[in-house]
Amino acid sequence: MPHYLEEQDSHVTKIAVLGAAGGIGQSLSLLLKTGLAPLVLRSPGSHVHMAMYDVNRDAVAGAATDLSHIDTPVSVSFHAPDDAGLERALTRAQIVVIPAGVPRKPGMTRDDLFAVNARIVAGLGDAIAAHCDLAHVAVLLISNPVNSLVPVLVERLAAHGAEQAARHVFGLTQLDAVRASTFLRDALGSDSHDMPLVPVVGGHSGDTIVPLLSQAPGADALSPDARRALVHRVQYGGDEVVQAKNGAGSATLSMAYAAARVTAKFVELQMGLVPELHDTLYVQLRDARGRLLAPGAEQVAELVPGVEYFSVPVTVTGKGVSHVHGELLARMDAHERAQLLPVCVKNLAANIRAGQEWVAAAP
Ligand SMILES: NC(=O)C1=CN([C@@H]2O[C@H](COP(=O)(O)OP(=O)(O)OC[C@H]3O[C@@H](n4cnc5c(N)ncnc54)[C@H](O)[C@@H]3O)[C@@H](O)[C@H]2O)C=CC1
Ligand SMILES: O=C([O-])CC(=O)C(=O)O
Repeated sequence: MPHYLEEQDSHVTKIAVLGAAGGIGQSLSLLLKTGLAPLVLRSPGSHVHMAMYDVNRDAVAGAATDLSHIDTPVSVSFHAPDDAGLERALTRAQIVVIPAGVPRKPGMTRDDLFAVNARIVAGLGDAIAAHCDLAHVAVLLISNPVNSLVPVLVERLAAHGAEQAARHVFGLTQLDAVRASTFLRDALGSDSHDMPLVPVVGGHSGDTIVPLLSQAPGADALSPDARRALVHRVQYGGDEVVQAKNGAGSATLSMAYAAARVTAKFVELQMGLVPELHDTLYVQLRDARGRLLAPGAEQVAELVPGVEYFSVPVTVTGKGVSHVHGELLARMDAHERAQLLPVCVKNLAANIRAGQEWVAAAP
């Protein structure tokens, strides 16, 4: 396998996976190597390339070489810090997925990861600013705590003069919706798999996660106690995996599944197979100067006062977020509006502030 593949061709869609040798990174890379093949086959002349970068050279070389033996039309290269690897991974990448950073152990919260992972993500942000086209790239952040690290990344890129960074940086919260859908099916004793994902908004930790069961088909059959238990299980689903792994990390396979679903939508968009994509993503609604991200952001910002970033349904085009959709929030029931949302807003605001203060104080 070539150590580095030159992708000069404008038909190449290039994805950089940063932290590609980790638990999420390896599984995600496998899902992309296999799952993106149908998109390439649908578009004669197109090509998808996946650049795998990690600070652990042997692990990333091994994983990429291993994947390169799979006979799908998605090419793979590996990169490590020696030999300008980060620059090579990022140059001409249109989609950057970041699962780099440390995971939790039992007894830790996601916030306990902040100090270490903020440094990692800020460093990667500097490299993205240096090597990517910030007017067109999509950056999908997985590393925890997502609530604080998306502000770190957006504001670090903005400090590099990338005024439009907020329209191109997305925190991945899909695992919460995947869990909510699985756990709702469990609670209903249903074996139907054609239900849409349960909508989940807010942030990605504990009670900043707001499952909107009021808008989940079937959930009205649950008793109030069963609904409360379901909401709690979604909010603390990550802990189930951390405890089961007992020191060996947190969710990797389910997260890779969720991230692969989202990344595939961005690939479809980049390949021109769709004019826009729709998903629920953690984005900046309004910046410190009061500027709104996109049409629709004002309606959401008014419902969550004091919170600059929120996970909410958005429309994304090649130029980044083009619309923010507040319809789900406007339809919340009384419990969601009066109980779940205020707690989310209070804690999310503190998480966001932590990220912003870190960037302001960082060298
Ligand atoms: N958004 C979400 O829903 C979820 C987020 N996560 C988070 O994802 C992150 C990664 O989790 P795992 O893959 O389980 O961890 P892991 O420890 O298995 O993998 C992390 C990888 O990042 C690499 N890395 C560290 N610093 C780096 C740098 N500066 N540049 C490039 N690579 C670097 C490490 O060498 C390692 O290979 C954690 O912070 C975890 O909390 C985990 C599950 C769900
Ligand atoms: O719980 C963790 O630390 C990892 C995570 O974000 C999740 O599984 O939702």
